[in-house]
Amino acid sequence: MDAKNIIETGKAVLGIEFGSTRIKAILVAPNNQSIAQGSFTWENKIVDGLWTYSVDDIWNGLQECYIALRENVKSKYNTDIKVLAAIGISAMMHGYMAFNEDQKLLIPFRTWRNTNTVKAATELSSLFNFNIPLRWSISHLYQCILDKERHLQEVKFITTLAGYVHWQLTGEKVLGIGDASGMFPIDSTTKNYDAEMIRKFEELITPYHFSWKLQDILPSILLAGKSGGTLTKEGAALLDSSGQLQPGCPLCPPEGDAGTGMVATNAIRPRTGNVSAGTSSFSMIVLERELSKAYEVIDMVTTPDGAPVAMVHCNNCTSDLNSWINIFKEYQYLIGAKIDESEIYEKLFSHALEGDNDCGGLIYYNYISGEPVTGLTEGRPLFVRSVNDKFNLSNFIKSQLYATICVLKIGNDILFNDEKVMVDRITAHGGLFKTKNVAQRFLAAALKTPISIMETAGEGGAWGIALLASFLVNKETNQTLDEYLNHKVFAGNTGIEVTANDDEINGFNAYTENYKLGLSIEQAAIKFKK
Ligand SMILES: Nc1ncnc2c1ncn2[C@@H]1O[C@H](COP(=O)(O)OP(=O)(O)O)[C@@H](O)[C@H]1O
Ligand SMILES: O=C(CO)[C@@H](O)[C@@H](O)COP(=O)(O)O
Repeated sequence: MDAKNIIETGKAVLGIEFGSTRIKAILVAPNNQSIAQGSFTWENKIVDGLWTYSVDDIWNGLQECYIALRENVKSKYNTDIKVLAAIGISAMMHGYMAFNEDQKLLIPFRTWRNTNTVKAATELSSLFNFNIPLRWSISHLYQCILDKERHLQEVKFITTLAGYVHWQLTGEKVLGIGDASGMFPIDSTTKNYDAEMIRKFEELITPYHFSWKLQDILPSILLAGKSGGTLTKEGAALLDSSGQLQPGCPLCPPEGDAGTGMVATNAIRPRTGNVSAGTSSFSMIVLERELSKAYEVIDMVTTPDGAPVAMVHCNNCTSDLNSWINIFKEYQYLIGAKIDESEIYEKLFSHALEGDNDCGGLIYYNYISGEPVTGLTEGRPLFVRSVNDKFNLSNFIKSQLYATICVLKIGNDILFNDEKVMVDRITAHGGLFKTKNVAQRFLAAALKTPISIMETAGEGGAWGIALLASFLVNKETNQTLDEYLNHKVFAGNTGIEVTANDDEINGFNAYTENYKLGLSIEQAAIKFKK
């Protein structure tokens, strides 16, 4: 059956991902190949010192992204989307969205990027004897409690961005297990919130006499393959402002971009791993055994089918790089040159390959916000060089690109060197890899591991949630997610692999040593530059 027929007979599956910079939609055929795409660029804002997106931005972004998808369908197949086989919603994880009983958002959405939660995260990590990162929802909730925020008495429900959008589309207050594992720790045996940690938290907040219990305000957890409800009439209108889309199609459990990244790279089995690099960067290795202890820089999450995963997460990846791309764009405008943004990325990235393996001594800190792995609660973008360093364009861009993955390397060195975690395959995805063979090569040098990239790398998260929605409706009886991915999606395709040579590995190591030493300069910038 051709793509037009698939769309017109309602067999296409839709995946939508709210990335921090790009909202992406992918339509896939029953064979899981992408048949149409759409995207919309949006930006987080700082309001009263906290990173947020408004509720209007969320719904406007969703509708614009869906319009872009419909336009793509129209131009490729001269048809429209009326019925879908299934839908999946994914988004940036963690953060804090708290609602009252009238479904009103009580305070602006606090995203994963906020680092105002140090006190809460530190106290909870010690109470649970489990690393609770600053960006997890429970850190945000507890920080609100410590800060005596007034909205707390009214809280009826807290969820993530994916959980919120899914709820409004279906009426169901549910979350996939991967996304839930970024709200509160999960017990991999019961595949539910960790009961003992819930008990400890309830005890901790008893003196505040809230009208709610934590268990009652968290979303219920669903594993991949379970139904997350169906698209309501109101939900269809929220998604498709043209009114063409019919209600009634099933939705898979909403998932976080960690889970969808694992699915899109076929990395849900122990000893597989993946790296996502877009606005933020994070690596996820599926573990064979628990780590020997809790580490402040390693977050424990789960695959969409509940297996334990060690994650290193970095708040800053491409945001500051984009500011430099804009400078080059402005320059092109000034000299009257043609402006094609993707060409600017491609030209500059490719030129970076000409640079020295240690970037000629240049160092770049791309911190537009705090960076927990290097111990910073604020950031100042900072370029550092000495007179004798080799300052040229290729080294400058290379230092920018190394900066997008250097913190990831620092965290992963613990996992590979101290914990001796073994991994057979690491696959990368995210916008940074849209230019082929550059960031991929640098990442291979940083992690001292071959890195594979699939054709879908640029839209990984949206494709991942489309696959989870497809798994819901297209799996065979009793087929596991792992079997589905291996037989019905990847069928042996592991992408294109790149391995770094010793010079590249040594060069990245040298850059990292300079970078670590220079962190005091970044600390001084934070202190003296307001
Ligand atoms: N042609 C390109 N080559 C390399 N990087 C690119 C290119 N186009 C966009 N990017 C980078 O990809 C980023 C977006 O990545 P993405 O994974 O979609 O982010 P998110 O999911 O956080 O919104 C952009 O901010 C930009 O830095
Ligand atoms: O925090 C996590 C994963 O733990 C992400 O959701 C968050 O960094 C946002 O990711 P993106 O940069 O939008 O891909």
